[in-house]
Amino acid sequence: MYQIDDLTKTYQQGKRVVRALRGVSLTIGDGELVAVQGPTGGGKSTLLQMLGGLDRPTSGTVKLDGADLAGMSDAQLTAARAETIGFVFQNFNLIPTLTALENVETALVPAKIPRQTRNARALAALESVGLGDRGDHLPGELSGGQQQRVAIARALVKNPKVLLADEPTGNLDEETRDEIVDLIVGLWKDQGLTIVLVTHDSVVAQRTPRRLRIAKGAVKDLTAA
Ligand SMILES: Nc1ncnc2c1ncn2[C@@H]1O[C@H](COP(=O)(O)OP(=O)(O)OP(=O)(O)O)[C@@H](O)[C@H]1O
Repeated sequence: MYQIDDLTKTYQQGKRVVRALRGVSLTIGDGELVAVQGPTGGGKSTLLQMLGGLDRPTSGTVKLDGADLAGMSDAQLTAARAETIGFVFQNFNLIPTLTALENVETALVPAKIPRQTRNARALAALESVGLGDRGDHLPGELSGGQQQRVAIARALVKNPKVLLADEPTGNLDEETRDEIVDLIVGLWKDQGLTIVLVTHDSVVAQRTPRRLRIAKGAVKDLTAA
């Protein structure tokens, strides 16, 4: 589980100091599916980056199963990301020159998994997102929804404990959005993942049991009793 205490993140923009997170404290339990909503510039992506160890807080702690990401060395953070945390982004972030299968396999390279095992696991991951027959396609040959499925397979192939998704449906039409949300909710139910989903879209947020709103760097739990 995540235990976040008094987390702040400050950016310097020229002479201006931007306080993207202002003393956020939050607990996210194992196996929760949480949506993070809020106005543009409110701090949603910054919070997700802190949860994923993609950037370091200015102060405060981000503990994942008791280990503070903020206090880890770069090598420890890289290992945590390689093994424990999967990421999905709005723009899919696939490598255009690699096939779908190769894109998924890349997630297993840092964990030093042998090539043959990588291949079999990547294929199984593509099958789990309904793309078992598209492994040899390049991203440019796939629809937006299919590319996001490949990105989800790439995030899940390492069997992470946590899936962090930043506007995963932001570039998709409504029908495809609903398919991708169905897929994410289905994976959450089947695999017991902890999922944090940043979204502008209330339709997406309504599918999650817990909703947080972050505005001006402060978090409010919209589902708190
Ligand atoms: N790398 C950076 N350098 C400087 N300022 C940054 C950086 N990243 C974010 N910010 C600033 O921090 C604040 C919060 O940004 P953040 O991207 O977390 O908001 P957001 O809620 O995700 O917004 P959006 O919905 O537009 O993606 C904004 O004022 C933004 O300009």
